[in-house]
Amino acid sequence: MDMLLNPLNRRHRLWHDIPVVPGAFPLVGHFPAMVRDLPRLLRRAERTLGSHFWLNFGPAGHLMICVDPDAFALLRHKDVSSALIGEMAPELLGGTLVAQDGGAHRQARDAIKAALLPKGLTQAGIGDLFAPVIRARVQAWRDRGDVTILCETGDLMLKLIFSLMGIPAQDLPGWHRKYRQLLQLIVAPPIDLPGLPLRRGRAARDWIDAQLRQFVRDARSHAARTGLISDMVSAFDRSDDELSDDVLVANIRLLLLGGHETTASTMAWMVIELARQPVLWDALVEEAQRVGAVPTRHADLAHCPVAEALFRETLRLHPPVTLLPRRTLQELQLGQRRIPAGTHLGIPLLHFSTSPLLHEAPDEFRLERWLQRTEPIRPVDMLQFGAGPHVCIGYHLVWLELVQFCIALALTMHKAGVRPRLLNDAEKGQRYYPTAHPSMTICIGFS
Ligand code: HEM
Repeated sequence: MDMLLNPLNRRHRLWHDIPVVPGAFPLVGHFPAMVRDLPRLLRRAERTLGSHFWLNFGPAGHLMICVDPDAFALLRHKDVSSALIGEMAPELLGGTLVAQDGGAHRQARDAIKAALLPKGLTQAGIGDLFAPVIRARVQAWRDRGDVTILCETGDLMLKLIFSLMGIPAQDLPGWHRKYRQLLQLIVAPPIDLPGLPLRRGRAARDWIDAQLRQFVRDARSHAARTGLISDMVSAFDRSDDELSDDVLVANIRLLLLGGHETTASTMAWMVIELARQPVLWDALVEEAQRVGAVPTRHADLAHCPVAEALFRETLRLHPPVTLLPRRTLQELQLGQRRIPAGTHLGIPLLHFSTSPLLHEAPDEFRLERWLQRTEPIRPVDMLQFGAGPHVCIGYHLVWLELVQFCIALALTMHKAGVRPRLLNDAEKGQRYYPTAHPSMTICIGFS
């Protein structure tokens, strides 16, 4: 099928001397084509217009995309700001650290990051907390025989994230409901009337924030709550400049959002790849049998190179975060061009992730890339997590939970004498924006 572009808008035009991709629709711009087939849209634009071009993000205006690898280096540039993220999604991300720069960003990030580093995760016993939840879920899949994979991984990830926050099991259904309503803020039209997504989403956000505020109070009064929140509250309270509870609450909500759909998509793709490539499954089963149990500490992950390679290669071919919005604060050089101050940029992580400049045979799924390498992982090898001051704060957590998941899946299914099988076409129905994921309808059988 051809891309969802407006056939009435074929005119080639320049804006600030840079070509605008034809085919935008009124109001929604290139969104339909970005959501349905961003990789093809980027490749076609590069082929026909060159390395720099504008995409129309509907109400958010135009963002300039540069597919020259120099654009990735901008993530570390001091004259490039993240504030545009908060302006594009004010209801969800306004006031959170992902949309801040400089001192304000550093202060909030410093207070949160320790809890999510290997030491903090191990001290809080996060691996021990997750292992039984993951095991129970894959055992249920084994008993059912087939599953709609993205629904299942989405649900499992929510459970893990809520348990990370120390939310008691009996409260989970209420949280699930409110969280789903919160997500409506991503697509809500700007009409604030009862019953419409904006009103419902805001109400859900207020509910979630009120609960988180209570968690923070409990943590301060040393109530029996476990989870990362206590560590974050103590770090916040120890920070040099006093940070308000509003900042803490907005950023805990950011952790819920940042760690859910991204990881659920990667987990679903892992199962799809294992189902369609029997040699991968055999290699994973061999490793799982050798280690014998689901790892629970970061130190154990070194014993699971196949699961780690699976995590890295799946992310490389299916990065969930596709474009990062930024704004230039000064005029600067980008590839062959000077870019004026105030330019809105979209840094195309998706494009770099499968670039032939960075990888041999970039479209092939090859575990050997990771298994045979001798040098340490460089920032460009994990570009799916961004780079520079905003590099993903959840990287070590994702690594732990995805390796735990792979090993639990292989042990459980192999013991039952079954393996994953793909029951429909994985190439259809993928989505690429706001985050990328496989089709909601893909089924995996275990037989
Ligand atoms: C496969 C899973 C994940 C991927 C691919 C991913 C990707 C990313 C990327 C690309 C960024 C950079 C954003 C930017 O520079 O504008 C980011 C930032 C962030 N991520 Fe993740 N993420 C994942 C999982 C998680 C998890 C599990 C958490 C937390 C529990 C998390 C929390 C965050 C936060 C808080 C930020 C903002 C950091 C900052 O602005 O300093 N992410 N992530």
